Amino acid sequence: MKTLDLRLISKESSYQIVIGKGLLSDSKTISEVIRGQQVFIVSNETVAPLYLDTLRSSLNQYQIFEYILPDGEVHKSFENYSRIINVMLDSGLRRNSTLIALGGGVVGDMAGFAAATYQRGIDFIQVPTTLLSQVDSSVGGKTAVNHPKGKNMIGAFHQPKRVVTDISTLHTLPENEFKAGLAEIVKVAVVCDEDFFNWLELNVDSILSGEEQALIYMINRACEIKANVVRQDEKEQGIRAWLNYGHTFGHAIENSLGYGQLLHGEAVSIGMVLAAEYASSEKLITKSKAGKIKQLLIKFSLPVNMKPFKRLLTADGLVDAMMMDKKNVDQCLTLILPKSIGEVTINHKVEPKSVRQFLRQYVA
Ligand SMILES: NC(=O)c1ccc[n+]([C@@H]2O[C@H](COP(=O)([O-])OP(=O)(O)OC[C@H]3O[C@@H](n4cnc5c(N)ncnc54)[C@H](O)[C@@H]3O)[C@@H](O)[C@H]2O)c1
Ligand SMILES: O=C(O)C(=O)C[C@@H](O)[C@H](O)[C@H](O)COP(=O)(O)O
Ligand SMILES: [Zn+2]
Repeated sequence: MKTLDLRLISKESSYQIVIGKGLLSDSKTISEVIRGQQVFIVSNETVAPLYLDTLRSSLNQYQIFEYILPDGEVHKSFENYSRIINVMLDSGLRRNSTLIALGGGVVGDMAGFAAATYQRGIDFIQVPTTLLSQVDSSVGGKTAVNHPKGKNMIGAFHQPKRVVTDISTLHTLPENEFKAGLAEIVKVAVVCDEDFFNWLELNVDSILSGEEQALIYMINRACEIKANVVRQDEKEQGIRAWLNYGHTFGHAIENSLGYGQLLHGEAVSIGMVLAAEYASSEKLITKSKAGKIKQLLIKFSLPVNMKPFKRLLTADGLVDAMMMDKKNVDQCLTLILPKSIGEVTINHKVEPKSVRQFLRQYVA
């Protein structure tokens, strides 16, 4: 078992990320941070049949309430958020109740937002069950639901009381979902840690074959890197935007295709390649380094271009969607652009017309 401390400015908001095998049945790790008697578990129709009984058995000293969401990005909506709140009210949850999010990033983001807003905020614990949620979405306190006009448009920063990552849950995760999680791992390596990038390149086979030691090292290192960025900039006033590398293009692709048509990690993979190619066209990064990023994503069998969706996307449509991005300032686009492997820059002054022109080499 490994434990990381995410130390934020406010000691009260700081928390531990606990990573290990069989933690769903480790009553102590979870209950240590539960204050009251009532626990509200939010999961979805795929994850609940696999893991809810185990989690429930570990918490038999509490009064348990549950809500099971339909599965899929398309359900990460204000309507479902509202349904969660209704059930919380009907269950009579108090301010000292604890919400537990059991599932991937969709459950974590949506349940986290319910916890952030129910009676102005109650405690919550992240129990992530996808690789993506274990290395990214469960850490850092970004919670949100999507709006038809843009990803994560309605949300709040609300840190969990603990992240409990049981890597045994990865055994049931479909392969394409596992690979989508690898995209966010490549992201943190490109953003902050060239050595980790090199390690990923050298360990592609052990990672893809699910070798336990490789997985534990990889999940732990990705969380460490993310925690280190969040510690310095909890609410994305500055360097936290690095973690958005690939997301300006990626979120626009997800939104333009319709939520759930492409997995988040897959869209981010394409987005990272586009941002690297844009950076290379602006002479910020060498072609060969931008190529290395793309090659690693290809080794993880992630999509790296928009060819399969060529007829569904246009440069105008994508730029319109990018103009909705939360990082933008005034009438310009903000892009996170790699300068090297392990170093990115935040450019707040990207002209939409230059991105439109850049995109026209790929889509109409
Ligand atoms: N808050 C953040 O910082 C942050 C970071 C990255 C991504 N996100 C958000 O996270 C979401 C993507 O998360 P995701 O990739 O985990 O997708 P997801 O939550 O949709 O889960 C992927 C699929 O795997 C299934 N599943 C989950 N755990 C499983 C298991 N152990 N075994 C079998 N099936 C399992 C789910 O039911 C779903 O079908 C997006 O909405 C994205 O915007 C948020
Ligand atoms: O934690 C962060 O900060 C991130 O940007 C992580 C991203 O991987 C994640 O997809 C996040 O939800 C995107 O945030 P948004 O602010 O662009 O909606
Ligand atoms: Zn992401």
